Formats: sequence, structure tokens, C-alpha cells
Amino acid sequence: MTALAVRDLHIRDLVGDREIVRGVSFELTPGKVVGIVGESGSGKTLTCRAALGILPEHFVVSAGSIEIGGRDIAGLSDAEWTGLRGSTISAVFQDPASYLNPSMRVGAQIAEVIRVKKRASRREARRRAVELLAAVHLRDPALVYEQYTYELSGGMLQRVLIAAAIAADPAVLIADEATTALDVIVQAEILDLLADLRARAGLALLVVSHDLAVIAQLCDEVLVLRDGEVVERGETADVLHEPRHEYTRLLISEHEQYGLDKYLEAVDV
Ligand SMILES: Nc1ncnc2c1ncn2[C@@H]1O[C@H](COP(=O)(O)OP(=O)(O)OP(=O)(O)O)[C@@H](O)[C@H]1O
Repeated sequence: MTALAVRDLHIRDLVGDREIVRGVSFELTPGKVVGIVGESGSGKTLTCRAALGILPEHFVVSAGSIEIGGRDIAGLSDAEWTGLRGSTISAVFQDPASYLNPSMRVGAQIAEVIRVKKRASRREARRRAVELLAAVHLRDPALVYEQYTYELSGGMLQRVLIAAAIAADPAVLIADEATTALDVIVQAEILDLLADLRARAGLALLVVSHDLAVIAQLCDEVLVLRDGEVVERGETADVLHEPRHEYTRLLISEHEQYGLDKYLEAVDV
């Protein structure tokens, strides 16, 4: 069963009167991780937002199709989207603090997702939220449950956000630059956590990053996007070891100075 199928996706900016994404296709099955890499402005985030039904105003899917769990999303009502988002497809972005309410305990925010999406009682939602905080490897989850965003580090907040994103057991999780703002060690821990969720829960992941090292560590398959077009795609190890397109080679050479070599060794095994 395909969890997310994006076929020949085109996204148009109606105000700028230009096509920003042109012909992006990929498929996610349970437990599969697809990465999209490309420089700033290449259309990575718009592709994610189209799959979540949250394109910014005046951007539209102008051609192609998106299916979530076999269902075409064209023409879904707002109520149908509310039913899908969080429960079937979910996302984490950069800057977790901006997605959490600063005046509410973080645990209560996760419990709220469980109460609404899983129709759980308050007591059950709280129990499950603490379990999720433990599942995202936060030490002392019962304490974290009671804390506010200002009391937590960026890495902890990203874990809280991941817990909220997986609270209703989605089939697909989109991680759009989810580790970009974190320092290297915390970034590696979050990538491990995502790999763990994929292995344990069969979560399908779409990982968007401008960082080839992140892609190398996590993805089975990678799409290289430039100016809204896929210039190269394939198994991650193949693309990174034997890039065919000049643009991919350029991205790799830019990354080599940041220590991509160790990740290339990692994907080799
Ligand atoms: N809300 C918006 N309003 C106007 N233009 C936008 C908006 N969102 C995206 N764009 C434009 O669409 C293009 C693609 O943007 P997108 O955010 O998908 O790129 P990206 O590859 O995710 O880049 P980044 O790595 O910087 O996030 C860019 O040229 C951008 O200027």
C-alpha cells in the first residue's frame, strides 16, 4: 500500500504567474524514507506543503496528483483535511518553538492532539503523552510533560514536536529541515530518533534538507531538486557515490568540506 504518492506535481504561483515546481514524483511506502535535497528556493518546502494541503495563499497545484493512503487529495474539504492531518500525514519543521504554545505545558499540548485525534479520555491522553515523551528519548518524561517551552532546549523542543506529530499514529511524517537549527550532536540524535521510528512503527518519512549529510544518513532514495525540477534521483548511495548530474556533483563538492565522507562510508555498509 502506498502511503504517499506524488505524481508529476506542478505548483504554480498565481500572483507571480510562474510555475515553481515542475514535475516532481515520488512514492512512499511504509518504512520507506525518501529525501529531497536542493538549494534554497528550489521548491522543497512547497512540495511538502502541497502534500499537507497547506500551500500558501495564491499557490496552487496546477497539474499532477497527490494521493495519501490511496486517496486523491484534490477536492478534499477542510473537514476532510482536518481528519487527515496529524492522523494520516504529519510534519515537523525547523524552529519547533513557533509551533508550540508558550503559555501551555508541553505535555498538555501533546495530550490535546491525542484527545482530539484519537478521541481519548483526558487521563488516557495524559498517560499516552508521557509514553510518547519517553519514546522520543526525553529523560524524565513526566517532568518534561509539566514544563513550558522556555524551559526546554531547541533539541528537546524538536523532540516534543516530533512526539506531537506522531501522537495520532500517522503513516507519513514529513521532516522539513527539522534538524537544521540544531547543533551537530543533537542533530545526529534526532536523525537516530527518526530512523528508530521508521524501524519500530513502519513510519514512512519524507526528509527535506539542503544538507546532503542528513540525506545520506537517513534516506533510501533521494531526489535532487533544482529550480523546481528533479535533475537526478535514485538510491541514496548510488546518487551520492556516482552522481550523474553536474548539479548533484556541485552539491556534493560543497558538502565535502563539511565532512560528508564519513556519511558516505556509513551508507556504504
Ligand atoms: N509564501 C510564499 N510567498 C511567496 N513566495 C513564496 C512563498 N513560499 C515560497 N515561495 C517561493 O517559491 C519558491 C520555492 O520555495 P520553497 O520554500 O519551496 O523552497 P525551498 O527549496 O524549500 O527553499 P528553502 O531551503 O529556502 O526553504 C521560492 O522562490 C520562494 O521564493
